[in-house]
Amino acid sequence: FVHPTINANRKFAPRDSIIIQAFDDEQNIVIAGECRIVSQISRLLKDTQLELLSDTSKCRTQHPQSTVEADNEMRNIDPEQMVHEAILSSRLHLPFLHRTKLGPSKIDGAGRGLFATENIAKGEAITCYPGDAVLYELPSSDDEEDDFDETEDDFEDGYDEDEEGTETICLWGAHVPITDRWDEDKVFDGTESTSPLTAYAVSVDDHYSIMGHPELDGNPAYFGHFANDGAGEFAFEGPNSQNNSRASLELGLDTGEDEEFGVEDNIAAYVLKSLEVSNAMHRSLADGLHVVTVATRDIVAGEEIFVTYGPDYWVENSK
Ligand SMILES: C[S@@+](CC[C@H](N)C(=O)[O-])C[C@H]1O[C@@H](n2cnc3c(N)ncnc32)[C@H](O)[C@@H]1O
Repeated sequence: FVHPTINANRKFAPRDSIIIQAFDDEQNIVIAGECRIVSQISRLLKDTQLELLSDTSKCRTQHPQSTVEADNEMRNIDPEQMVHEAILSSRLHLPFLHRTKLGPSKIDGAGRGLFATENIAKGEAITCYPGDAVLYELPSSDDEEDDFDETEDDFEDGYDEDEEGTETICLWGAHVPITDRWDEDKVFDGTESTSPLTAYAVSVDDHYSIMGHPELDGNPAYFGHFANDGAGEFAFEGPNSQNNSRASLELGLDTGEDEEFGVEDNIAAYVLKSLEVSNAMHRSLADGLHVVTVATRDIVAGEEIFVTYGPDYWVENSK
């Protein structure tokens, strides 16, 4: 079992860095290029990339757009980035990827969950994570300066680029019907009865996150956004709750008097618990053109698929 590393310079390390560090040693085993389906999807992505690079008008038709016209007008991106965004936000035709179904989750209160309909071996692709909408962080004019200024002290002082006003926009995949596209308020804040779309986001790299639309639920090749996190009890307790402290002790983690240290232990307890019950992870493919959900252990038909969202997700989305 791989122990997760918590970045000591930040209260909460970025969501994916924890997952990736936790799986660092296993990652090669998980993918290893052995999965026929993963290789097939990677080839398809590369072919589509070449096709769109040579067909500008097709690329323009498939390129995702913000519902805020001003966001589209102000963007000035090169053809390669345009192709990248077009593929990231597309649902490919993958009729061979039909290994899961949706149903009520085994976790109380978690809503729908994702279930295997056949045995899936460790390292195999389960489904893809759809980029029905793409979150893109607009580069700020002083990005370069920030790169030089960013020191460990900045983190300790609570420096955070988001708090400095970095703007994130939402681009909708061309395949999403206009009537299904949510406005910015609903995407980022949700409504009284609906979670924000950002609750369905996974980050792909430093610039992009993709979001699956919960109402686009008819294609088993793109069910990744329905995988729940198996550590519900810990997730909703808050990082330094009694339950988490107990878990830290059970796991033999050091719970210090110092509150911040204790919180980090409890986050580690959540990550350990979540990894222990998880049987899959989301992974980006082909230089970040797509995200695929891959089995991290052998899965038997009927099992619910669980991934680890990471502590940042639960801190941001706790009720
Ligand atoms: C990416 S969606 C997963 C699909 C979702 N269950 C649905 O019905 O659409 C993430 C949301 O699922 C729910 N969820 C996932 N794991 C959970 C857990 N362990 N306990 C409670 N709710 C969970 C939360 O509402 C979370 O914001």
